[in-house]
Amino acid sequence: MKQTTKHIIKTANLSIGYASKKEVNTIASNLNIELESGNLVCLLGKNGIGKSTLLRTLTKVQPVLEGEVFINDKKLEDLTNPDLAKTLSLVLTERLPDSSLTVYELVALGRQPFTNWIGYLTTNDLQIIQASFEQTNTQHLMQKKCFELSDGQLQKVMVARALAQNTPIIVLDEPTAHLDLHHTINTFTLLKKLAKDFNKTIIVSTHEINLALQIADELWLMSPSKFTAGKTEDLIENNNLNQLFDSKLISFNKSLKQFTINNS
Ligand SMILES: Nc1ncnc2c1ncn2[C@@H]1O[C@H](COP(=O)(O)OP(=O)(O)OP(=O)(O)O)[C@@H](O)[C@H]1O
Repeated sequence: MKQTTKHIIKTANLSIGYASKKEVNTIASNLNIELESGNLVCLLGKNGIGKSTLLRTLTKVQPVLEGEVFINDKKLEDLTNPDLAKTLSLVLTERLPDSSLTVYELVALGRQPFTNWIGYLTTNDLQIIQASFEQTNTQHLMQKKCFELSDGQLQKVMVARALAQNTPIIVLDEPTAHLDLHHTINTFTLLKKLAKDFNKTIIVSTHEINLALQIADELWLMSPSKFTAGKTEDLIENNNLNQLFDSKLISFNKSLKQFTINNS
């Protein structure tokens, strides 16, 4: 019997972008993505190419322009918000409105899709919250108010909140933009471990290209002319990375597996 591959995320002729009454601004079209669970995917592309737009579309934060998104073979548009909250968690770049919530309360809110209507936390919920703090090394921030956090601390706490949601899919938009090298590597290592050990599907947009090349199972490369998805080693082998930047300044060095500055 023919074995069919089950894709946790799939798109069919997806177009993403922005529609107003006056005009439609298509950012990318004809995206046919097929992703199996348990992979860490890094989404790469230059500023303004459409990474956030793609992540927001895949997670129903903004509508598709055309085509379909399927999560576990179900149409994204048919998933209710409670269903979606049990399936995927999202770490976006927008700063929270100043809130007097404590960090503990913010992370505990990640359990909301699973708690009853009064938000009663079970022993299991409390254990998951505790583990989320430990995995992100943010225990020392628990009692702080959210508005007291630095940008980098807040980013780590938002990852903890996503972990507390404990969903099979985690989508993160530039989660390390404010982190130093040590915390950036910590975060990527944690994401890799979650994919490998817990079969989570993790999609991260990032400008940390050299790190992504070392750690990602798959890359999604966005450039004005095309979208390329594939296994990291295959894309390196096929020189696909050069599509990212139309630049005389840098080029991808296949043997070093990184971008290097061109000699003038
Ligand atoms: N709310 C919006 N309405 C209209 N256009 C938008 C909106 N948000 C973003 N855009 C446009 O969509 C394009 C893609 O933006 P997007 O934020 O997805 O890029 P990005 O790859 O995430 O960029 P960066 O790496 O700089 O964060 C840009 O041209 C941007 O100006």
